[in-house]
Amino acid sequence: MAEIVLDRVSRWFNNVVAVNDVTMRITPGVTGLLGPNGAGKTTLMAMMSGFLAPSSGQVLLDGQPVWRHTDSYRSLGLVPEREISFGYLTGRRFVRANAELQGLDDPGAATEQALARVDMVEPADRRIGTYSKGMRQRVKIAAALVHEPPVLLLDEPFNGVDPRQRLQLMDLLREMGEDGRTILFSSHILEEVERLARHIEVVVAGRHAASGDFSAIRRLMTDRPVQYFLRTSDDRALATAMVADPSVRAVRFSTGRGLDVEVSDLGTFVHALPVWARDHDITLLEVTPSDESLESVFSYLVSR
Ligand SMILES: Nc1ncnc2c1ncn2[C@@H]1O[C@H](COP(=O)(O)OP(=O)(O)OP(=O)(O)O)[C@@H](O)[C@H]1O
Repeated sequence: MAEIVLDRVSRWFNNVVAVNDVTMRITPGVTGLLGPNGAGKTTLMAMMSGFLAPSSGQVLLDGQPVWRHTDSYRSLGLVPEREISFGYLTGRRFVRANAELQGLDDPGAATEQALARVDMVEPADRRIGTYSKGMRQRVKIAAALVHEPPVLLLDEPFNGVDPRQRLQLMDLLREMGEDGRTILFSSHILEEVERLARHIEVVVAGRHAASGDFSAIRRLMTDRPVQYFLRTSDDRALATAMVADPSVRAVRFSTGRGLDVEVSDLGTFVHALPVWARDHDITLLEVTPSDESLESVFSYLVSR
């Protein structure tokens, strides 16, 4: 059972702060590292896998610093986001090269085992350049798993993978998590993380913004103020009814027609809205959340 601890880790590149004072603990099972593009996920993973030194703070694997501690490479597997540049190699050759680099006693047997684990035995003698995106991802996972590391780090593993292969990959990662491995995968898609991760760490603009299981993260996101656009048969009458209620923070007449409403208590608002409409004989023509983007959720988490 392996555990990664980040202790006040920062990393800057000249004047760009990519990771800012992050403290977190990654334990066995599947953890999702969620954050928008540019949040620092790749930089965090590069530091966790020993490819990049923290500018300050420490990354520890089972109590040992990862940086310049070559033994830790035996316990880590990294599946990077970038594509394999050796498209001319067969899948089998690529995985075997990794087995040899790890100095395994029987690289041939380890290669076959890793290929079987990701269900890539049959196409293993084809060149990687001929593989689909999902197959390339699986071969990268086989290469990262060939030395049976207890920790597997995957950077955006589902990007560009078709839905069927995505489900297969999710099943594979879930199984590995249930086997007691420490699996961390990054994503900028909340639904992806919700489906797979037992635990979620959220990073935004280099900072650690939230941590918890998916219902805790969902709750943080639904408790925030939300914006709605409403179109009704009588905007002015509805606006009057709404501003009197504490669940509504602000109402603005939209340019053209309609109302922009800032709601501070969504639970109360969704129940009250149809009642106001009925009591004032107003027809609701459109009710649309206008800031459901993940970006707005993230900026809320950071500004708390
Ligand atoms: N080698 C580098 N030199 C300069 N700036 C860098 C370098 N690597 C990362 N950055 C910057 O650090 C910030 C975090 O980048 P990072 O790639 O870690 O984010 P990310 O969350 O993985 O995003 P994405 O999903 O888009 O890759 C960005 O502003 C990026 O431009």
